[in-house]
Amino acid sequence: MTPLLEASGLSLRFGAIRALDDVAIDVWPGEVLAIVGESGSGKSTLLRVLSGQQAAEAGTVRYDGADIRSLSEAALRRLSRSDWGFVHQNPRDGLRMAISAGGNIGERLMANGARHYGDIRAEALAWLSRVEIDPARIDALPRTFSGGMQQRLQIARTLVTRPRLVFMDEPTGGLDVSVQAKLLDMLRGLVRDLGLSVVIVTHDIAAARLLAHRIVVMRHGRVVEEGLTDRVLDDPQHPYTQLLVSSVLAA
Ligand SMILES: Nc1ncnc2c1ncn2[C@@H]1O[C@H](COP(=O)(O)OP(=O)(O)OP(=O)(O)O)[C@@H](O)[C@H]1O
Repeated sequence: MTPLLEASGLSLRFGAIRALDDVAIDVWPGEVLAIVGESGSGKSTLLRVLSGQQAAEAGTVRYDGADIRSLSEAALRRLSRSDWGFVHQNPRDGLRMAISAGGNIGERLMANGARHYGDIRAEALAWLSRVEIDPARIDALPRTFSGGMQQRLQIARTLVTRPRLVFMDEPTGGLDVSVQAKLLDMLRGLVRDLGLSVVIVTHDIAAARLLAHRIVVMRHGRVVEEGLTDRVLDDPQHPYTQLLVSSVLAA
């Protein structure tokens, strides 16, 4: 078996700031990899580079064996709407607020070639149920939804095309704690049922514990520790990881 996503030597500076400094990671089929670290450690930058939204100054990203820089812009766009999904922290960045909930889900299907209106609507209804949104709201606009519902709709829109690899940037950030717990539980079930590979950026250690098989700890643009989730969280080796874990335990 080979990694689905394989990155090495990634470096990127913004002026004097080293947002990424010789970062290497791999993601295996069906694996959930969490990237944790304090604010400004380079997590979101890494996610943008891995998903082809931003170019690194050095290093390579391979998806399914191909260097993503060798892909044309059109091929990368195609990949982004078929094999890949992206769940943003703010659902407004991943939804189209001016079209209905059903339209948000159907649009992704149509972008992948679906044409039959009845089938598209049936699939949208099924996905609304799956993310616990009342299917009767199919024609409602997302702005009439709560934050948690909007996030669940963004997840349905992302997963409806059965991507192989999903990038998630703080998907539970900005939600109430009780809403976060419910969403995490739902995400865990969907990831398992669909056999997704996921790269999730989070500063929430509990979310990483619940979802991830493996954890990468970043600090100042570098990976300071990585390993299986239980090993990293129960027996952290790097002083920075020890601090991260103990500050959560103390909180
Ligand atoms: N477009 C940009 N221009 C200038 N500096 C940037 C830009 N994007 C990121 N940075 C800087 O790069 C560093 C890493 O930022 P990044 O957003 O990747 O961190 P993060 O770990 O995701 O933080 P947070 O958890 O707060 O989102 C930070 O110092 C940030 O200020």
